[in-house]
Amino acid sequence: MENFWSICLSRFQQELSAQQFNTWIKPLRVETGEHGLRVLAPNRFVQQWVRDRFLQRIESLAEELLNSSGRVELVLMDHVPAAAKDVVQESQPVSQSATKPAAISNAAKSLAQARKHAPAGSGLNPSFNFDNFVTGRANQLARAAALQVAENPGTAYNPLFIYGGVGLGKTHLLQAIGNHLKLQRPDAKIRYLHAERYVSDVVKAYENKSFDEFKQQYHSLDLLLIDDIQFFAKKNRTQEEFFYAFNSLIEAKKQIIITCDTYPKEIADVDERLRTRFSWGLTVAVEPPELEMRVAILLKKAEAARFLLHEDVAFFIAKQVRSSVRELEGALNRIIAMSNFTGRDADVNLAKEALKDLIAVRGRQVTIENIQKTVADYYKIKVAEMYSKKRSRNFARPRQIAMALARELTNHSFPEIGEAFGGRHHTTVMHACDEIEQLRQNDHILARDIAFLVQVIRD
Ligand SMILES: Nc1ncnc2c1ncn2[C@@H]1O[C@H](COP(=O)(O)OP(=O)(O)OP(=O)(O)O)[C@@H](O)[C@H]1O
Repeated sequence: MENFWSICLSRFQQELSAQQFNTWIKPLRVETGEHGLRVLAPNRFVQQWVRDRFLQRIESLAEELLNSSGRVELVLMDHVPAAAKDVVQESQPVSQSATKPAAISNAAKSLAQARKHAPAGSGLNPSFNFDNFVTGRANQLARAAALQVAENPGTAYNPLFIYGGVGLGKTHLLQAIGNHLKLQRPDAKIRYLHAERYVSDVVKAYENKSFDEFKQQYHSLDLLLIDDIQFFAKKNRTQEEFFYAFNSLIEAKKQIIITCDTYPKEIADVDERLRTRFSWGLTVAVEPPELEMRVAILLKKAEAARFLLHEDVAFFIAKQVRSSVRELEGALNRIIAMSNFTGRDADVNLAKEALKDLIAVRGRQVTIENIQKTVADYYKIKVAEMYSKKRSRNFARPRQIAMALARELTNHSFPEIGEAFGGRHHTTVMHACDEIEQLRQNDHILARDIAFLVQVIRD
C-alpha cells in the first residue's frame, strides 16, 4: 500500500501545481479498507474537494497499479468515533455499503456530539512534528522560534511570521507547532488552515450571512496557524475580516502564526495595515538547505519509509536536487518505487535511471541566458541591461547577481561569463561574485531574493 501511495504521490506531483498538491493531496493518507483502498482526508473540506476533483484519478491509479476494481472509499481521518465514522462514509456516498436509516441517525447524533465536544476542528496532520524536522543553518532560527512559540503561545512572539520559497518546510513547522501544543494542552482550540480556505470561509459567510458565526469561530481560537498568506492578495473582504480576527486574537494574547512566500513588507496586493501588523512579532526565514542538510533530510525520510538508503546515493540525489525539500522527497520516492518494483538494489545507477528526466531537465535549463532573463524579469529591467555598460545601481546590482548565479549554477568559467555579459573582463565577474557573496551574508533581503531566484532558475 505504501508503494502504491508513493507512486500516486509522485504522479500527482507531476500533474498538479505544487500548491494544489500540497493543499489537497499531501495531507491524504491511505489504508486497506473493507472493500479495497481507503483514502483518509484530514477534514471535510479536503474530503469534499478531493471527491470532486481527484477521486476519479485516484481510482484510475488504483485500477492501473493495484489491478483493483478501482473502487475507493474516501473518509475522514480524525476526531471521529468509530460509529460516527460510518456515517461520514455513508452520508458521503463514496462507499456503497448499506446502513439502515436508524443506524444512520444514531451515528449522526454521535458525530454531532463528537464535534461539539471536540476542540475546534484542528486541520492538523500528526505526521509533521519537531522530531522529524531536520535542522540546519537554513532553518535553525525558524525552528527555534517555532518551538519557543509552541511552548509559550501568546507570550513569546506574536505573530510569528515564517517566510521562504516553496517546499522548504514552512507548513511542516506550522503543523509541528500545532501538534506540539495539542499534546501539551489537549483542550486548546487550535486551527490550522491554508489561506485559500480562509478566503472560501469568508465567501461562505458572505453568502449565508453568517458572519457572526464566522467571527465566533475564528476569534475564539487559542492558536491560529495560517499557511501561505500571500493568497490574500486582492481579496479585500478577506483582508478586512482577517484584520479583525488578527486584532482580536492578539489583544486576547492568543497566538497567531503565519507563513508566506515573502517578507511581510513585500507581500503584493495586501493592505498596508495588515502588512505592518505581520511584522509586529518576529519574522524568520527558511532558506534552501545546504548539501549536508539535504543529505540528512533524505536519510531521515528514507528511515521513516523503512528504506535502506546508501549514503552515496543520498549524496547523489542531494547534488541533483537543490532547491526544495519537496522535490527531494519526490526524487527519493521515485527511487524507492523503482527499487521496489524492479527488486533492484538502490545504488547510484538505479538513482540515475530513476531521476533521468529530472537530471536532463536541470541540465538543459540552467544557461546563462536563462539566468540573465530570470534576474532581469525579477528586477524589472530589460535583458539588454545585462550586456550594457550602464553603471547605475539599478542595473549594476542585478547584473552582478546574474553573474554570481551564472558562476554558481553553470560550469562556465569567469572569462566565459564575462563574455556573455557584454564582453566584460573576467576580473569584473570575480569581483561581482565576491561582492554578492559578502552581501548575501549581511543583507537578508538580498539573500532571500537570491534564494528565490535560484529556485526559479532551477525549476
Ligand atoms: N527541514 C525539514 N526536515 C524534514 N522534512 C522537511 C523539512 N523541510 C521540509 N520538509 C518536508 O518537505 C515537504 C515540503 O515542506 P512544506 O510543505 O512544509 O513546505 P512549504 O515551505 O510549506 O511549501 P509551500 O510554500 O509550497 O507551501 C514536506 O513533506 C516536509 O515534511
